[in-house]
Amino acid sequence: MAAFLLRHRKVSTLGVSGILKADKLEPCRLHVALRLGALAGACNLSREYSTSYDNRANKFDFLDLTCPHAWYPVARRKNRKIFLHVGPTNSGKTYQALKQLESSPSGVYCGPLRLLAWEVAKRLNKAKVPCDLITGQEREEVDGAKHKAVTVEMADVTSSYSCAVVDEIQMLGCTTRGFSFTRALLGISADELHLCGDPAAVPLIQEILKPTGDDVHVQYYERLSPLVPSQRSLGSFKNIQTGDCVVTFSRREIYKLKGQIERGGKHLCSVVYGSLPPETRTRQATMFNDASSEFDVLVASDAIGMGLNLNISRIIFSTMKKFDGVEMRDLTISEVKQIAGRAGRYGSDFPVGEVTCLHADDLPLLHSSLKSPSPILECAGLFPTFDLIFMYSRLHPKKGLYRIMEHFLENAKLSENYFIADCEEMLKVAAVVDVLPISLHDKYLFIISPVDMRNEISSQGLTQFAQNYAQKGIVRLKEIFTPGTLQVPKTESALKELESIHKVLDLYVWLSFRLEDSFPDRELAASQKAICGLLIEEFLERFGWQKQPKRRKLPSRVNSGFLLSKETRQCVK
Ligand SMILES: Nc1ncnc2c1ncn2[C@@H]1O[C@H](COP(=O)(O)OP(=O)(O)OP(=O)(O)O)[C@@H](O)[C@H]1O
Ligand SMILES: [Mg+2]
Repeated sequence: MAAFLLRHRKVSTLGVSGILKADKLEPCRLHVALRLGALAGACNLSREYSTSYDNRANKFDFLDLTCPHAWYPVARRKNRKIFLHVGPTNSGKTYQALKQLESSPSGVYCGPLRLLAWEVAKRLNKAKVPCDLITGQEREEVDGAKHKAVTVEMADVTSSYSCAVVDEIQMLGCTTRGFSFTRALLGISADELHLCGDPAAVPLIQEILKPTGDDVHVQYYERLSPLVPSQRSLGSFKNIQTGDCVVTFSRREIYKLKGQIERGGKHLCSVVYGSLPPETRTRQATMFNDASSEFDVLVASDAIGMGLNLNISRIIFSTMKKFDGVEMRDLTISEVKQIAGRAGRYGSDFPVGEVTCLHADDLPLLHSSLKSPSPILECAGLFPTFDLIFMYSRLHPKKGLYRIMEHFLENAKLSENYFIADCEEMLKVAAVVDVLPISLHDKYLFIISPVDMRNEISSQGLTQFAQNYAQKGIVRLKEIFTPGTLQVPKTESALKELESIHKVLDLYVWLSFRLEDSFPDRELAASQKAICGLLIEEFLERFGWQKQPKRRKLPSRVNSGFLLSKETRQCVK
């Protein structure tokens, strides 16, 4: 069912680990020469400038990233009051920070997930505080809004606000996305900056903020409702009850468990996992939260682990191991706490949360993890701005972006509080776009786009978009996305493909916000995305992997207006 025509060479795999997802280029490329002076401060550079650009560039050490706080002159002009709201899950950290945001004349909320940004925009607008929603793929502007809810990659470090909130700040230690949290922490210009998260991040944040001169206040929170680790394992799915959430870490397991539970005949399961379209995840969560819906049990991955308020009575770990891309490993203390913390949310139908495992063997790890503090964070992620990469590239004009980045990343100088972001995915994209006749800026844009290069359809979509952009300067969706009949998936692989197609359409929308003239079919892409979401939901509501007694015929609305072309059908086979 792959609806994308694939006319490109196979994407090479490179031996660097990790992924990079950022959304925004720092404004700069037209003003590079003018900004060398500002960067001198940022890079600990010699101030003996000569007149020509290249001579000047030669004197700078663009590899010196030891003073990242100096990359953000707008924030450095302010004496920010920083409030660190730290404590366990479900302790009201985000709630208190949002109260401050709501009562401020202007502000921004930066969250780690689109779902959280949506939730905050909805909440503020409901409270009659007009609030824009800005994520990589959405711009919903509200008349008169002085507030914004954004995904952290979209945080604007050139505007000033009265109040800003960065949620789940402990993510600054994440190998792949951490640098966006560091950027928000150092770069947001606000009178008050509220940071919410795990106490494990406090010493590092205090250390990082020392050179900024900001005032830092730490406020500790206690859990608002009890979380009780059970002494007994679940044992069998016969013991599943309404309000239970079973946690596992692969799509295949999620559907297997959904099937097993539903075959018991007493419960229907909503599912939430990372590669479901965000809209679908929200609707699945809403259905589970709604006491009048038949879907009273949730089967989910760790995608539920951050900030979401779900009506969960008991978390059941079906496993305490997870494949992390390289190996199967035990869940970390922070992961266990974060996931377990979803049970018994304050204000939900279940005033006391319970947590257990499917298998008795896993109970000791569960209990010890819940008792231990999360390990203190040592370092925050960092990644060079486009400015630095661009100027560094001027010193090596014959090298492509891949080589420039590789060299940059290997040789960058960092202080002990930072690590350089893991960017395997970004380098894979650099290898693809380097052969195309496009500017460094455009290449950089493609490498920071939200493509999943481990997903074949998604990586092929990106390649096709980049090639068409390079050849024609305009990318019409219909040339790439073959009009066809998308169907309700009937198999695991069909579902996976539909999820991948959704990702490619999402990528088109992302590019359309940055290269508006060259990607003119945003509306079409958005409507196709919506259709993918509906078909996936239809599958989730009516089918499972396992044989079920009450099978219904395929619904007639599978004809979404798309006819798969011969080529595409061949492609699929
Ligand atoms: N003072 C309060 N009055 C009413 N509701 C509250 C209050 N504090 C928190 N809540 C509610 O309790 C729930 C948990 O709060 P919140 O999401 O702020 O916790 P958190 O500490 O940020 O959790 P997490 O670490 O999981 O993100 C939310 O539904 C929130 O609206
Ligand atoms: Mg929170």
